[in-house]
Amino acid sequence: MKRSGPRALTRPGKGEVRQEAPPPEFAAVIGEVFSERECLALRDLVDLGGDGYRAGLVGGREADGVRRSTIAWIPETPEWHWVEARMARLMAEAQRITGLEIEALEERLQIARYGAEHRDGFDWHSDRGAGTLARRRKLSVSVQLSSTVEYRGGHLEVIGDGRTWRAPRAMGTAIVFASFLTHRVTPVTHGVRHSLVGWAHGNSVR
Ligand SMILES: O=C(O)CCC(=O)C(=O)O
Ligand SMILES: [Fe+2]
Repeated sequence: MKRSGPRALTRPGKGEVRQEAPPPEFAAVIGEVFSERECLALRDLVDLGGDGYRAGLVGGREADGVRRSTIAWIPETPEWHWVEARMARLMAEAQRITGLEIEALEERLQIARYGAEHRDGFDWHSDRGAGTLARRRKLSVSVQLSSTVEYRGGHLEVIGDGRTWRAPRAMGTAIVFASFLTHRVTPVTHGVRHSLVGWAHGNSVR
């Protein structure tokens, strides 16, 4: 895992080189968490996954307008334990960076697929909610599972420090942020974006 410097150079396309803005307080970028091969294997779960991975959703899609994506759950079988182990390590690092105390990962991990065919995305929201688990969410993580050339739109944006921060897109990069921060995924306009999403939990605010 590589923690990227605050002013890493990226090439967003069309020959333009842009200085990436540093993440706001309570957010961090951790690079190279998953290899390309691992990202592709995770993507297959939602691309090839049967209805068994689509519990609770109508046709694999959520009905409300806030979230438009197809999701799959990481199976809780031994062959997928490496994903949870990697995410636990990542969350431990995120805890050190953000100073937010976490106790455990209490929810299953998800793979999300955002396709241009429905302009999939996820409007502004916070991951903390009133539910038993949702109110214990402390850290949210999104791992970019698609390469930058595979889609347009689909930007993960987080509001913090009084500004809107746009997350880096390199495949295998993790973006970690406090679950109370408002964030969104802008509509995908071309191609498909995949992400691995998870949460770490702990005592309310401490
Ligand atoms: O797909 C992402 O990068 C983030 C999704 C998200 O915000 C969520 O599932 O709560
Ligand atoms: Fe979210």
